[in-house]
Amino acid sequence: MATLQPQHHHLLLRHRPPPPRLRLRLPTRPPRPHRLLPPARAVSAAAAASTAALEDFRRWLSSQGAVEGKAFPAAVPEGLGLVAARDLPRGEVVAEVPKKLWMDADAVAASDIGRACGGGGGLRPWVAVALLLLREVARGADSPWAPYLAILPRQTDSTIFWSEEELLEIQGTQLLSTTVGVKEYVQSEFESVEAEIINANKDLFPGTITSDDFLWAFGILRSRVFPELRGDKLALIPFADLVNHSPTITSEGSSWEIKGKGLFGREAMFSLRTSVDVKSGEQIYIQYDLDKSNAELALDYGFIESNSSRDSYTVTLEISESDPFYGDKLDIAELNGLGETAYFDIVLDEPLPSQMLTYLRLLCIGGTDAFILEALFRNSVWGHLELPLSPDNEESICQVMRDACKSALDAYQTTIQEDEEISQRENLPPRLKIAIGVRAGEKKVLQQIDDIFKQREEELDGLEYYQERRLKDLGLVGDNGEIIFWET
Ligand SMILES: C[S@@+](CC[C@H](N)C(=O)[O-])C[C@H]1O[C@@H](n2cnc3c(N)ncnc32)[C@H](O)[C@@H]1O
Repeated sequence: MATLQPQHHHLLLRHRPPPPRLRLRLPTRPPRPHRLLPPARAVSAAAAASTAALEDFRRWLSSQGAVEGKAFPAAVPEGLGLVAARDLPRGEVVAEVPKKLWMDADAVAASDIGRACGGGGGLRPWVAVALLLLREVARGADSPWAPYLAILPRQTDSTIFWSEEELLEIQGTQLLSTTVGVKEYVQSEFESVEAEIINANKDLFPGTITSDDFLWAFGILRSRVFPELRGDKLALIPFADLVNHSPTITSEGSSWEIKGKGLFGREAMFSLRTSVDVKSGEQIYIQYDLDKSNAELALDYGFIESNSSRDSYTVTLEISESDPFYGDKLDIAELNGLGETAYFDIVLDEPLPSQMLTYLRLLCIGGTDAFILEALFRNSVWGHLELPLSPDNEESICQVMRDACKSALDAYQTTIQEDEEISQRENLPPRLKIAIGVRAGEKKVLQQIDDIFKQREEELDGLEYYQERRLKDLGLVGDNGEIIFWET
């Protein structure tokens, strides 16, 4: 009937992909052998791109017409970032990057990869750009993007790069199942691409490309592509992609635009603006995405925020195929824009999503309430279910949700209180901080859901149900529940 599933692959994969500061590798973790990738930095300030590589990159930017006068790339606590070269007012353009520097579908089409696979159009856009990235890395100094590739991080703190030991810290979380799901998806894409493209074009990929290399490319795209540049528009924009995220920037508007395409033949230009005033020498930040939960931030970028509105839990509800009223329930759900399975993202300190109780009531209909599923009510049933149907039905939804919360909470290895104690310790590795933040956040939301339904259980006797509302509508019961006789 109703299940709280600790996973949400569906949501994740449907979602856009895009990483941290002082991303220090955990001291316990020996670096994996990596055959293809260059000795670029492993996302940590300590391993930030060498001064020489950064200088090279800056020279490359100027020689290629990227406007670098107002902001320059520099080592910052988040790895690399953009620093203001002078005082910049809000709205000022801080970086302009001509299209010829982008790694996008057009660059794929114009490359060896494009030639080898019919323009690259048959590939998923992210797979095509990932292959271009790997091919250009394989070309070493011959690649036109070599100075850019040399400053890319080897890893971020995204959970896709965590060791098994590190992943143990998020046991029981939705983030773990999502991470595993994403890695499986990337692995399966790798296997097809390896068979169909890499092995068939050994001249383009003379060295070995491993699934770790492919995962690296996926992680780079996921952490660096501007969220709106999805699908066919997916593009790595060197220089602009050095901008880091700040939780203090809360403006919704986009901090970038694409200018100039087709205007008097002028080449398209990616233009990044600062959304706040920045003083000379300070770092320029943007808001990556106000809608992402901490689990999504951890998966995409490898950092989280302390803000409670980022703590969320996705409840998955399902109409069971073994339900005797399966067909009717499914029909009603579909008529109202939902399906056999429905996902509800619950955010800490926020009310339950509006349709969740309605859907839950539908799932829990049985016994004498089943009359409401009859065809006669098909157009009005959803409206009826927006309010309590019967004491039995309302009690069932509370039980279902409380049982599900209990079993989800039992799957975590620590309690919220234990997490809070651990998080007070000094010098916690960044990945452990992420793990604690996400698992504590999920548990708080589950606790909140349980509290909501516990309170509801206590109020069952005082609620007004369908039959009572119906009698009132017919004028047979007064507002205080008294029976109205014809003779009075
Ligand atoms: C678009 S890139 C920005 C450039 C990146 N700092 C670098 O060194 O290449 C996104 C990555 O930067 C890091 N990052 C950005 N904002 C951060 C923040 N507020 N805290 C920690 N890391 C951040 C994360 O590693 C993230 O995956």
